[in-house]
Amino acid sequence: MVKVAVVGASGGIGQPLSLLLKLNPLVSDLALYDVRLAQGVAKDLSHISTNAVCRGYDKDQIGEALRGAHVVLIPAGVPRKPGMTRDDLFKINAGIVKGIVTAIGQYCPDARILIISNPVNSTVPIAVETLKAMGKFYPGNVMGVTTLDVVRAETFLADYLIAQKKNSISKQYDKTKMCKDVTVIGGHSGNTIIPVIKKKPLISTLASAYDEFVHRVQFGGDEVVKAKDGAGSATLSMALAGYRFAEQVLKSIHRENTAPIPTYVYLPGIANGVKAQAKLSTSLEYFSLPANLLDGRVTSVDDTILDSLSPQEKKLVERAVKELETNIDKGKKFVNGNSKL
Ligand SMILES: NC(=O)c1ccc[n+]([C@@H]2O[C@H](COP(=O)([O-])OP(=O)(O)OC[C@H]3O[C@@H](n4cnc5c(N)ncnc54)[C@H](O)[C@@H]3O)[C@@H](O)[C@H]2O)c1
Ligand SMILES: O=C(O)C[C@H](O)C(=O)O
Repeated sequence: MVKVAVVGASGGIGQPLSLLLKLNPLVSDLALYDVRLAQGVAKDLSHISTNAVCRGYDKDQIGEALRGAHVVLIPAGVPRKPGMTRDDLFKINAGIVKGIVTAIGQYCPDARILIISNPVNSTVPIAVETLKAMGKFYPGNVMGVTTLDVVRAETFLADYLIAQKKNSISKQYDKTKMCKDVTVIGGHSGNTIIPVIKKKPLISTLASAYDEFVHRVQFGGDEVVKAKDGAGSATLSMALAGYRFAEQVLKSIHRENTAPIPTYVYLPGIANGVKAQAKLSTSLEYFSLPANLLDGRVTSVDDTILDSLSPQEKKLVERAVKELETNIDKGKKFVNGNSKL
């Protein structure tokens, strides 16, 4: 019996994400919360003939929505418009995430918390600091969802490899199997997104397309924001990505073995987090690395990936660190004071 709550369930991500969760047999209760429309979305989904019981909760019912939840997904907040950075969303989304996480600390402090709201590089530190201040922080429970970067890296790598080979061996690059070839570490914005090619010879295969591939993974979000022309950012691919991550958490709660999956976590709280920091040559508290899950929580990260980086990938890590430091600091200060906002 697993209760999953989606906070921000009526939004562009929230609705398709809730639909996918309604289809998952590992979910027994699906609680949909939003400041608008959640009852309607829940009624709609409740007609689907799967066993998860789906209920909607109005603005003043967050406690009921969260009480007893084992997993909480947070896609609440405003999305970007063309010309904005994710950091521009901080002013509105920082307060939204802090408020939601405070309610989680109150009503379901043990829940695994999956944070989608941007800027993820800062909203995850906001969640952790909020829970710490409440005395309710359990390391490994708070996970920043960076899976969309992985999904994009898989898609774009296959596209570029197929183009390089001029379609002659395109079957070798089945997009659904690219997870063995590429993953993504770092953070979730522009230069902090670091695609890592697992099969290093593919970097030479990409040749001059390598830089273009990296750029598309780092700025894939901007492509969608531009194409949607003021109507928001990625929602459908994000719903799939958020579901892909949540599915691993659910399987892990059900004692199924799961492969390491990247997530942006608080490193000092994870078994080998300090070792990972040393390998990164930084004191960064947050970084996305492939994470091992146990009971749906991060227990350790795969720091060995940092031993195998190519010279190009090492440079990407170095470039990411400064921006991540600033983003993390901004999130921490928002909760602990000294914020200029
Ligand atoms: N992590 C990622 O990879 C990733 C990818 C895409 C989008 N995002 C982010 O996800 C967030 C949501 O994007 P979207 O396109 O679904 O936006 P949206 O505007 O379509 O939906 C957001 C929903 O959040 C709700 N909401 C606002 N304040 C709330 C609160 N206090 N409590 C509960 N619900 C609240 C709104 O009513 C709305 O239904 C944005 O911040 C966006 O930048 C992250
Ligand atoms: O680009 C955005 O603002 C949304 C999301 O972070 C994305 O990567 O698509």
